[in-house]
Amino acid sequence: MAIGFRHHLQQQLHRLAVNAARPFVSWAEPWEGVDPVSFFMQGPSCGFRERFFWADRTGGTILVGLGSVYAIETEKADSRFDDVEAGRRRWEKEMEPYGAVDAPPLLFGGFSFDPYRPGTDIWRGFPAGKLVAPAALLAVRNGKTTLTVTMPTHQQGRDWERIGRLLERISGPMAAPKQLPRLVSDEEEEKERWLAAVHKAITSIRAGELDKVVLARARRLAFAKTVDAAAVLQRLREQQPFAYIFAFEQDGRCFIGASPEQLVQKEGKTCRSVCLAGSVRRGAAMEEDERLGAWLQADRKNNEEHQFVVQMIGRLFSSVCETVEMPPAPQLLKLPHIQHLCTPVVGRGCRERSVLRLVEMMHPTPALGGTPRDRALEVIRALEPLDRGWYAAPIGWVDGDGNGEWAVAIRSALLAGKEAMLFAGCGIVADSDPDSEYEETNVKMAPMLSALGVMNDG
Ligand SMILES: C=C(O[C@H]1C=CC=C(C(=O)O)[C@@H]1O)C(=O)O
Ligand SMILES: [Mg+2]
Repeated sequence: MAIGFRHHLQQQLHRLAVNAARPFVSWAEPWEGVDPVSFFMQGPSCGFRERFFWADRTGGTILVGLGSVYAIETEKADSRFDDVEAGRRRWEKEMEPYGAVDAPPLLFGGFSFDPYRPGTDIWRGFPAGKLVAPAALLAVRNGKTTLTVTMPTHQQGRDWERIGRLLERISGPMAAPKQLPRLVSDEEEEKERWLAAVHKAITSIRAGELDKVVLARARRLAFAKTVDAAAVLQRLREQQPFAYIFAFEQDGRCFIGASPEQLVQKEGKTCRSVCLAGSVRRGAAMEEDERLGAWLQADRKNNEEHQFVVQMIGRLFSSVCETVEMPPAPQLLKLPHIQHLCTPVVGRGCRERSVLRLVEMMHPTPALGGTPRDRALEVIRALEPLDRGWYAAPIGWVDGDGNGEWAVAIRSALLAGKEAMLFAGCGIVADSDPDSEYEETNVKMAPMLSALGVMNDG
């Protein structure tokens, strides 16, 4: 079957390439029975240096990309969203899609949290803004799986060889992801220093300098062997069923996570977002869990933290949409380790053509930066010694029409060889207590610790 399929694909692409008027062609073909994580796993052994994984909150849309046939990268802090949007528009014009119409080619992308802050070496390969069109895209939508292969029309040799290898391997017996290695060291920023930063932030807020700021911390784990991103991905999929599962890998460095937070989705003229801020842990038994949930819904400090996000996203959607709907009070979102206050927002009659414009306007929301935004960013630069890189920043995809979905890359880790750097932050407001905020960041690191096999929470 693989040889027949491969031959068929090659013929289609060759025929299109010969007649194409544009520099890129793609061909999409139904391809059932392929597991998305197995597809992801094949990347390096087939010679692909880039891998992407995206599963939405429902698991209804899963997108896996291998290789890069077209990439837009920018380090320009002032124009990064314009640069990336210009690259997307160029892509739209240079690309001729053929085959199954419900599986158009798309671009995976990500941004850094704060492009004005000098980056450190750990985030090498993760610039201020990046979009990539993969050579091979596996898309699962509404229960149907499609493979889309994208090629430059002038030279198809190298990528074609890799795709040939991929088709061969994926139809053979599948190897399981590697075992997770043993933890050998675990370092974090000194707790006292972090608590002092939170304390300073509270003092500034009480003095009226700003309303809210999100402060984060990191934890660096070292393992006995290289951490296999596919194994972590597999575990995240099993353990975090209601999260966006994402991975963005280049040259062996993989930014991976399970984020509950949608930044923005655009589908035609409808756009959606979810305000997520205000947190408490899950209870061990149902009674305790319900008590904690009820406490969260009534708690003044958490509601204040949440309302800054609701106000900002509500205002922003109102400025670009004809109508905006949101429930009058926050709901509870219960995840395996944590529960959050959550307000979904729907905007209709959206006037923006590209989801990237919405990403630009929304980042960072007060759930990741603070209020007012610019003042909060200054406070983060002054009080947080960390290089956030792509943590707490937009990650997602966009298609040629400007539709797409983006999450906020939290509950995440950067995997680099034998090391994993984990990140978590929390919203500081006037009534915050530094010790409780510290505890909250521990709860937020639990999903990644568990996926890495470091924390056993059965
Ligand atoms: C910044 C993070 O979470 C944000 C999202 C939801 C709830 C939050 C909170 O309650 O503080 C944070 O604003 C993180 O997980 O690293
Ligand atoms: Mg909080």
